[in-house]
Amino acid sequence: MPHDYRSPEPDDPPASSAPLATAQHQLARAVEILSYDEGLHEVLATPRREMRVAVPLRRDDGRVQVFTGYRVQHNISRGPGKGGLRYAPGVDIDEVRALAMWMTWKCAVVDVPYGGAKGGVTIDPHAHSAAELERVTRRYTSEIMPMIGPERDIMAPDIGTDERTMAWVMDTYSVNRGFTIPAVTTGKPLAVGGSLGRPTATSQGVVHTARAALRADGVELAEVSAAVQGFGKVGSHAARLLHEAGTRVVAVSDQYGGVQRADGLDVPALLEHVAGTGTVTGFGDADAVSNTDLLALDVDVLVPAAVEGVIDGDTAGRVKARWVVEGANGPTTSEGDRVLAERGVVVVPDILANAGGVVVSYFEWVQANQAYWWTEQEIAERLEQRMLASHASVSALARAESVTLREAALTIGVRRVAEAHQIRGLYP
Ligand SMILES: NC(=O)C1=CN([C@@H]2O[C@H](COP(=O)(O)OP(=O)(O)OC[C@H]3O[C@@H](n4cnc5c(N)ncnc54)[C@H](OP(=O)(O)O)[C@@H]3O)[C@@H](O)[C@H]2O)C=CC1
Ligand SMILES: O=C(O)CCC(=O)C(=O)O
Repeated sequence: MPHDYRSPEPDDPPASSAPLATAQHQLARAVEILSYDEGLHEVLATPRREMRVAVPLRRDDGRVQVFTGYRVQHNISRGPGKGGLRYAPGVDIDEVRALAMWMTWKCAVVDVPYGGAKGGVTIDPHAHSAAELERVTRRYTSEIMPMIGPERDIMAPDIGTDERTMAWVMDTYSVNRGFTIPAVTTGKPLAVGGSLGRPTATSQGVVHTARAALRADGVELAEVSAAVQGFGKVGSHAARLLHEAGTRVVAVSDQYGGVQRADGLDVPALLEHVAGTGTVTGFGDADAVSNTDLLALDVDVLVPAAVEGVIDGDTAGRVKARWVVEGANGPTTSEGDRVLAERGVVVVPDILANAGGVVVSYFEWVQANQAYWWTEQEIAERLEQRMLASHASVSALARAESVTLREAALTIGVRRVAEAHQIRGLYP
């Protein structure tokens, strides 16, 4: 009996707040809005290909440990799989399935010619040396070789991985094939075919969509305060760009906790502190705040940019922000979403708000395939144009159909993927 990936109850939030339950519930709601039948629902819900691999590692001290890695291609009807690679202790197959499904709708919402994929290794990157992480990355890449490639499935950084990881993946793949193939990963260093603008693209997209959402209510970024949860690749640049836009950034956090200052943090000084200590905690001239309390601060804009499921039903009841702009994937559970909507909080959903990363990844892949690189200005302009156009279509649909921005974004994404299935004839 095959596993059923559908969520049966589009109207009621699922009992589980796990990422896959949230992703399945969101799909079920879009299927309901689009009046699709059960067969098409099943096609859209079911991951196309999955691989689970053992990743043995010889530690620096000579011991051997075996980790588990995954790659899931949720849907490849619109093009090759696309999505990040996550290194975190909590990675499991269901989390990777959820993240891959969100990639499918995200790529369709911003209309890049990709399907959705995601990978992960169940490992704490903080507990390993760079040499160990390189060996893990090379072994993981070798194991999933049959699934990846510039025309099959293209990786990018996610939690716990970075541009160096992407260089190792690219090198391992290229060495196995016998020549250099930069387009197998995106988010690479510039020296090996990366793109200008990719390191800040996700955060830039968050700021573009935040600005657009506020302007819809006649408000400017320079008039508001914000709190940002997560201070990694997405959160740190989001805080900096918001600060540069004149927003009073009053709190930020990482996995060790957060810092807050009511009249605004000195974000450039905070970035220097983090470069020196590896954490936002202990930053002078600011008070400590926990990750949970940060979500309930009296701010205008909340940017969750860390992990899934942090805004559940309880937390959502305590959110004071008027806008939640989802830098992270799946930060809001279905119950959290229901509570926020009931309370009139505008949620700019992950598959739109954080899509700037995959947009510039697409630009990087196009540049690598053509071996011709664009200027920073060209990339910045094309990113802004695509983010604003995508935001405009999502908000127009939300207004026309009286649905939330998330429901509108999912409807657009799911419809584009379903159309590809129908036109290709994969679905009768
Ligand atoms: N990188 C990208 O281009 C994109 C990323 N995303 C999503 O954005 C989110 C962040 O990714 P990214 O910035 O790349 O990852 P990073 O690994 O660079 O940063 C993650 C940040 O979250 C913090 N963190 C980890 N666990 C927790 C926790 N339990 N509570 C609070 N903070 C925590 C980390 O703290 P510490 O530094 O202390 O470990 C770090 O500051 C993820 O949901 C990812 O899927 C979405 C689109 C694109
Ligand atoms: O840049 C990419 O290809 C994908 C980044 C990613 O993993 C995401 O958007 O969640």
